Amino acid sequence: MTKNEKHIILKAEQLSIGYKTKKAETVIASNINFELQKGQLIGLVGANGIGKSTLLRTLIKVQPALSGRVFLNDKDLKTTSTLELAKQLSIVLTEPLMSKNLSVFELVALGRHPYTNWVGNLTDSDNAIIESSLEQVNILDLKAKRCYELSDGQLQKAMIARALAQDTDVIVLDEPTTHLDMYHKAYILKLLQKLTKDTGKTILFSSHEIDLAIQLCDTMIVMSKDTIVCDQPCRLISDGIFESLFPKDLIVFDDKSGSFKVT
Ligand SMILES: Nc1ncnc2c1ncn2[C@@H]1O[C@H](COP(=O)(O)OP(=O)(O)OP(=O)(O)O)[C@@H](O)[C@H]1O
Repeated sequence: MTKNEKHIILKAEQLSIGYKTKKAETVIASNINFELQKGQLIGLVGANGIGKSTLLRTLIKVQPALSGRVFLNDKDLKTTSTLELAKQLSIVLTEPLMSKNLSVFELVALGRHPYTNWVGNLTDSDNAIIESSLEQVNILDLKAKRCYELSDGQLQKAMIARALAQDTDVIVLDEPTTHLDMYHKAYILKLLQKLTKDTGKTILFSSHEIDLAIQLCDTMIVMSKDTIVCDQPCRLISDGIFESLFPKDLIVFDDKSGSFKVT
């Protein structure tokens, strides 16, 4: 591969997302097409209820697409087995942990599951990967703590360490900055940016922190009622894409500062 050639790691082709029951089909968004490059930090933004979580769940095969296709490393997601998927893609969701009784080390060790034997024994190499994941997010000192003892910010770092321990090409996070203060929102997103640079992983996250995402992401996917656009933040600004995100009665996008202002 030459230096200028793109390595497309995740691709959506004529994707339609939504919910299907026996009686009806509700389309949340359709005509979704994008190509995400390896090693990039990608932010998915859009108003409440526009379909960000639905899109992420479709991309990680937690729910089926209504139509169209998703390719992970050139392979159709439909034909990718669960174990194969777990070795290529890790997920950080916002739902509370099933067992907060786990220690931070045990939580991060769960990331090694796709690789351990059926009893779940950790090898020396698994232990080294867990330690290094804890180190990468700066929480080695918390490894013996129980998850219920952690602050929201510390728990989010532990969840990211678990995803790192899973050692996948792609990490998908649904609203990783929820419940965090301004400093920790910036801290987590900056950490994700650093991880893409240090590890070459592709990190896709949804967020309401549009201003931060504009500053930190290589690429953004902007979901609005009629379109889904995927491009570099500076191009999205010059194309006026953020102006159409919200009704203009309360906030407007200031393209000079790259942020929203109250009118
Ligand atoms: N299980 C479900 N069955 C049917 N409709 C659903 C289901 N989950 C979500 N929806 C609907 O899909 C639409 C998109 O919801 P989704 O949660 O994907 O939006 P979102 O952009 O992630 O919102 P938010 O920013 O508020 O988290 C909403 O209209 C929602 O009511």
